[in-house]
Amino acid sequence: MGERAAGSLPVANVQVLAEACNGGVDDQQQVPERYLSKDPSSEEVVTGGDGSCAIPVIDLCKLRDPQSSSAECAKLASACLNWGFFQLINHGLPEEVTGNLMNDVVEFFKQTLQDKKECSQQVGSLEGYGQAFVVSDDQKLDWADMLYLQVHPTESRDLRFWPTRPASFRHSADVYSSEARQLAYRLLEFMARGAGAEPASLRAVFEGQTQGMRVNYYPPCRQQADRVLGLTAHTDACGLTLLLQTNHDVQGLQVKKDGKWFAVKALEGAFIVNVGDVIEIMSNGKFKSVEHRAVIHPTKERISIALFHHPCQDMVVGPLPEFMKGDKVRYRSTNYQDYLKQYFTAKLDGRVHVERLKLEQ
Ligand SMILES: O=C(O)CCC(=O)C(=O)O
Ligand SMILES: [Fe+2]
Repeated sequence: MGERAAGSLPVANVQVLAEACNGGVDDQQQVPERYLSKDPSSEEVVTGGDGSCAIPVIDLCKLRDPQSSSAECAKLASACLNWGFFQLINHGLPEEVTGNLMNDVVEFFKQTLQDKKECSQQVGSLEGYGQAFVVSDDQKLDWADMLYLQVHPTESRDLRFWPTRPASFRHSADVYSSEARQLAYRLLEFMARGAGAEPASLRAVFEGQTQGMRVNYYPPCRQQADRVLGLTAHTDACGLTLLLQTNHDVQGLQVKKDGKWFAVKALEGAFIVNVGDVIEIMSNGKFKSVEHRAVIHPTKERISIALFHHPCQDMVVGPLPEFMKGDKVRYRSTNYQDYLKQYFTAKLDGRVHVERLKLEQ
């Protein structure tokens, strides 16, 4: 897929760097300048001290129950328009399926660097263990290591990058990918319904297509944690993302709304779901792909697992007639491969590409 073309320059392993920077006072290394952002206080952060989790909560049982389905679909469509994000409860995925993968992911990162490096990225590929999107020596860096794998279709898997330790990892990732994919398809149906479109309209675009899994490992950072970013602000290039985090009590994800950052409090056992650029475009702006980022905790690590659902690689991505019904066309159509190239170029310049595809109204 297009993302394979985007290789990354090798940079320091952040887990190792964090150990040196978080060490004893005498031998402590300073956090390198490349990890420090310029002005952390320039943007307001809403932390929700009232116990709210910031983004709307959607209940899959209510979506499925004929009694409550219409109202919950409307709530879902409103969450996708106003926040681009929601947490999904009662999603029906067995705890064993998510728990097994989470445990295996934790075990993977506990290994020595040498062992983890068996899955290292290779030149010209995004898959594997390392950091993504580093293209110049003066670029600011994220305080995270990641493991990116293409998990579906099965024949597209490049097992060179799939951990063999812990021994259960591959099986756990396989089962999780398949169960979560079915869940994503169901959600796409409910989202379409909520927007007044034919339920199959969105699902048909994504069913059977590429699914990528990125595991983000954010070590703690004792020094200047407020100036270090785990993941720079971005929108997701794909259609729909399902996100899990291993330690729900460590806050990290922040979502932008009305110019402010909202800190998301992950509900235990819930999925965090977000709209990607492709669905913003296909829904003709009825759903929004919203900027988000991950911040770092001073003393606790955090791990998240993002599953990205892409459309068919050779399709033209543009508003679907189902979502227009008398509305003006609000987005330019682009071939998906060209779209991805433009997305990565814009991302490296700190721009949100989907904004540039909006047509003047
Ligand atoms: O770690 C998180 O909470 C965010 C991850 C994310 O946005 C991504 O992987 O695209
Ligand atoms: Fe993301």
